[in-house]
Amino acid sequence: MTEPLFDTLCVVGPGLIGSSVLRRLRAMPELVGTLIVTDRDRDVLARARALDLGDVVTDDLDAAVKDADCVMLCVPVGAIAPIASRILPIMKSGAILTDVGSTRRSIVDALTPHLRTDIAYVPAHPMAGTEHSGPDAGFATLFEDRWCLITPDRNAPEDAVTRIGAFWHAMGARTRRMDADHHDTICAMVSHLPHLIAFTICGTADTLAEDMRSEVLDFAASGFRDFTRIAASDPTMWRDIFLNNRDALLGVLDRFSQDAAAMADAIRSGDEETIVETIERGRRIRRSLLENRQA
Ligand SMILES: NC(=O)c1ccc[n+]([C@@H]2O[C@H](COP(=O)([O-])OP(=O)(O)OC[C@H]3O[C@@H](n4cnc5c(N)ncnc54)[C@H](O)[C@@H]3O)[C@@H](O)[C@H]2O)c1
Ligand SMILES: O=C(O)C(=O)C[C@]1(C(=O)O)C=C[C@@H](O)C=C1
Repeated sequence: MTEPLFDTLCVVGPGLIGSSVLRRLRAMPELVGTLIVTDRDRDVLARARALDLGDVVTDDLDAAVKDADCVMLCVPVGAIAPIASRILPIMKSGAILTDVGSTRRSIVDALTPHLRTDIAYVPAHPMAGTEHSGPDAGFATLFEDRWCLITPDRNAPEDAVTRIGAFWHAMGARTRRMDADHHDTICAMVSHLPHLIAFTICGTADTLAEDMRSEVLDFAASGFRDFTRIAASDPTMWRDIFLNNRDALLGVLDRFSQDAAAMADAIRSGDEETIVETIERGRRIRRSLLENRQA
C-alpha cells in the first residue's frame, strides 16, 4: 500500500475543474485520505453532496481549510487572491496552497505580501477544460494527456513542488514548470486570445444579422459553429481572465490585429502567395497538435 500524497485535501470551488479533480480522486482512493469540499454557493454544495464528491462538504471555509495538508482553490481568477489571503493565516503549518487559476502574475503580486514561510504556494494550471461550468460538468478523464503548467513561488520547497507534480501526473496530465510571466504570455496566445476572438465574432455575426434583418445565423454551419463552442463559456471566468492578464492579452491582440491586416492587404491586392502560405501555416499547426495528442 503506497503512502497517500495528502492525508487531507480541501477543494474550494467544486465546479468544472474542482469536481473533475474530485471525481478522479474518488476513483483513486489511495491518493488522498480525506476529501473536504467547500463553496460559497449552497446549490453547488448540494450538488457536491448528491454526487458524493467529498467526505466532508461544508459552507464553512475556515473550518474546511484549517486542518488540510493541501488546499486547492478552484474558483474564478478574481476570487483566488481574496480567498487565499483570508485562509493563509489559519492554514496548518507545513501545508501546501495551490490554485488552478488561468492567469498568474496579478495573483502572485496580490498574494506575495500574505505568503507564509511555512506554507508552500505552488499553483498548477491544467490546460484542459470545456465551455461548461459547475459540479455536474466535471469528469474524471478531463486532464488525461493534457498539460498542467506549474508556477511555484520562488520560496516553495522542492518537496512541495514535486508533490503537486505527482498529484497532476495522477490526474493523467503532463507537467511543465515555468515562471509567472512566461505562463501568462503563453496562455494569452493559446487560450485567452482565441476566446476573445470567439466572443467577438459571435457578437459581430449577431449584429450583422440584426443590421441586415437576415438569417445569417440560421446558416452558421461548421466554420462558425466551431467558434460558438468556446463562446458559450462562463462570463465571470472570462471577465476575470481578461482583466487579470490585460497586458499579455493586449500584446498578442495587437500582433493578431497586424497579421489580420496583412491578410486583408493580401486579399485586397490579390497576393495569392501570402494567402496560401498563411493557410498552409494553419494546416501545419493543426497537424502538429494532432501529432502531440492535443486536438
Ligand atoms: N473552465 C476551464 O476550462 C478552466 C480550465 C483550467 C483552469 N480554469 C480555472 O479554474 C478555475 C475554476 O474554473 P471552473 O471552470 O471550474 O469554474 P466553475 O464556475 O465551474 O466553478 C467555480 C466554483 O467556484 C465557486 N466560487 C466562486 N467564487 C467563490 C468564492 N468567493 N468562495 C467560494 N467559492 C467560490 C463557484 O460557486 C463555483 O462553484 C478558474 O480560475 C478558471 O480560470 C478553468
Ligand atoms: O476547451 C475549452 O473549452 C477551454 O476553454 C479550455 C481552456 C483553453 O482555452 O484551452 C480554457 C481556459 C483554461 O485556463 C485552460 C483551458
